[in-house]
Amino acid sequence: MTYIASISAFYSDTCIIYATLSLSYFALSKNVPFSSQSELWRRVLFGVLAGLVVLYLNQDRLELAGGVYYSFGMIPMILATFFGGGVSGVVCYLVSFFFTGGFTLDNLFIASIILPLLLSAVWRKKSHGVFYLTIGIIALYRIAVVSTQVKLSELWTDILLYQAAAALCLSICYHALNFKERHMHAFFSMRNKATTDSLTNINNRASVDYKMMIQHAQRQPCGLIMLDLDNFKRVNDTYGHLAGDSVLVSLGGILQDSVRNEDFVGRYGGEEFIVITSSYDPQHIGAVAERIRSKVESFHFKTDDGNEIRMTISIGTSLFLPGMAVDKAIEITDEALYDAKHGGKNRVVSSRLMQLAPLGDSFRQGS
Ligand SMILES: Nc1nc2c(ncn2[C@@H]2O[C@H](COP(=O)(O)OP(=O)(O)OP(=O)(O)O)[C@@H](O)[C@H]2O)c(=O)[nH]1
Repeated sequence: MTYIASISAFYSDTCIIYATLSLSYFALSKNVPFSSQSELWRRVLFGVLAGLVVLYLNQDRLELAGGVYYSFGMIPMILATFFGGGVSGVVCYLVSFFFTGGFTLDNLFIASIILPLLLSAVWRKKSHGVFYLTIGIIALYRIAVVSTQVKLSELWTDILLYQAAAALCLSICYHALNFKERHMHAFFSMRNKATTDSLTNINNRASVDYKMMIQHAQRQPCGLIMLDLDNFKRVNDTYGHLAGDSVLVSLGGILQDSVRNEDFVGRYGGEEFIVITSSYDPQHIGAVAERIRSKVESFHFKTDDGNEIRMTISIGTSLFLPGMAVDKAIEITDEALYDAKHGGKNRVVSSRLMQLAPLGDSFRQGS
């Protein structure tokens, strides 16, 4: 009677649960690790995928008494709740509910287990202690309910074996997913540190170089805007280095607010910044540069000690066209910035390359 007596069923069920949830967790972790805070659609999708695993596991379920089953189906529901939060848990349960006959005795019994998990928001206090307490209570509750339906004395080996196997499977999957979660967090945090400027929280120089390398490899034209604060040394000398730092942080925010989502903002070094626009239309690039210049000019930079500083910025604009060397494209943009500085500062100067913008399309068509 005990399907679980078969080691291969236990092994394959554990593998299916872990493989599905682990792959889903990995695929749903884009830029930030998947969690109960992720976008709603990600949590719903995690719940749906966990629900499909429940349906698969139900093939092996074991009927103990009229309408009460034992199966590994609870395991993905518990894991979905622990790793994706309440929404994933509810969705997982609903998928199973709708595809296994709705208000059946078994589904109501499962609801009585899942509901306390949801009400206690178990995913918020996720720890090994909470996890083992949860599965301990669930196991005792199941045995108590089942004992009202069947003669425990006849089936106790089956029930104990099942409970032990389910707890083992749940523990293996929980620890494996936990391990993955920890590594994902470490990976994203290291990637963030490696690509983000620690002061301004925008892309750092390494990210700028990488972005340009990608543009080059994909033969993708783009607009380049090089920006340098005017007389920044004076801010440091007058108000101190910390005040200078807070000006740089505010400038990072202004740049980010002035561009489209698909554009790229980075700190090129010191008080020099770069914007890489996906559009290589000179008019668009000029408008973005002018918008930034005028925002900086009218912005009231505030320091921690309450000083208000007014700044201006000089800007050079140019293009990256497919086939160009990245260094050359940056050098030409820098020359335009140099001209803006030497032309009196607080201005936008375009490089001579801007006239070649129409070539962007033909280069791409030829690529
Ligand atoms: N507070 C602060 N200052 C920095 C940072 N990085 C570079 N600087 C300072 O930026 C200043 C740049 O000075 P300069 O190259 O003479 O430029 P400037 O004073 O802006 O003059 P122009 O560019 O000609 O307008 C130097 O004083 C650097 O110490 C930083 O991360 N924080």
